[in-house]
Amino acid sequence: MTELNVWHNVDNYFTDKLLPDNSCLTAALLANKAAGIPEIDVSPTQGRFLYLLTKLKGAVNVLEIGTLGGYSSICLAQALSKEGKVVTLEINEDYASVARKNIRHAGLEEKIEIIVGPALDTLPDLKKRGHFFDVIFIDADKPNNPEYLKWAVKLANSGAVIIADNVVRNGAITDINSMDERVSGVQQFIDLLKEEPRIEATAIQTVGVKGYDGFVLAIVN
Ligand SMILES: C[S@@+](CC[C@H](N)C(=O)[O-])C[C@H]1O[C@@H](n2cnc3c(N)ncnc32)[C@H](O)[C@@H]1O
Repeated sequence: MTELNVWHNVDNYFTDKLLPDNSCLTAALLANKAAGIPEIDVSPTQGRFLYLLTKLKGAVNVLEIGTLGGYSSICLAQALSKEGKVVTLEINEDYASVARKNIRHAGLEEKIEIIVGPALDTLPDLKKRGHFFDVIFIDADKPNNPEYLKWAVKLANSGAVIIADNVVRNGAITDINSMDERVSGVQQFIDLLKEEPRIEATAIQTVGVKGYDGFVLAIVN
């Protein structure tokens, strides 16, 4: 068996054993595929990790940067208590429109607000509206990760959790000569995490149905 097959099989094993049937998420993936949306959402086990982390945190307000078809937005929102809300930012109106339908189908339209536009334009409005967040999931265009981190710190409640996906880039993260802006964006993001005095962080490498990658987990003190 190749490495990739092993990662797939083990991920599928844990999905089958540990994750409850979630018809809203299954329907969202089918709707995304039918709409031709790229299959770059988090995996089921990663979505469950986001759900558990949000629940562990007892989060009330969640910010997501990068909605796609709303798969991870639904995972985050399903972890919230009655008064909890997710604000999710998406640049692509077509993706946002599919996400809206998926969210409505999941019965979560009261809990998830999608804001359409480049996140660097919409983040300042959140500050103006006096929004602060307990969990912030950064999962959009990687070159902007350093700016997203600066906004995350500004918009974080004390003790907020930040999760940033795709920080390993199939191992390219250690290539200091990389010409790939997504890699250099994540490298600058990692440097900023280290410099920011309010932040304590780690990074965890992952394998699974999405291949070899990893995420940053941080808290803002
Ligand atoms: C990896 S996908 C998000 C996946 C989603 N979090 C999930 O797991 O279901 C990244 C998304 O970020 C969006 N995006 C890219 N650049 C953006 C920007 N500047 N502002 C807001 N969203 C952006 C893309 O259109 C895409 O939908």
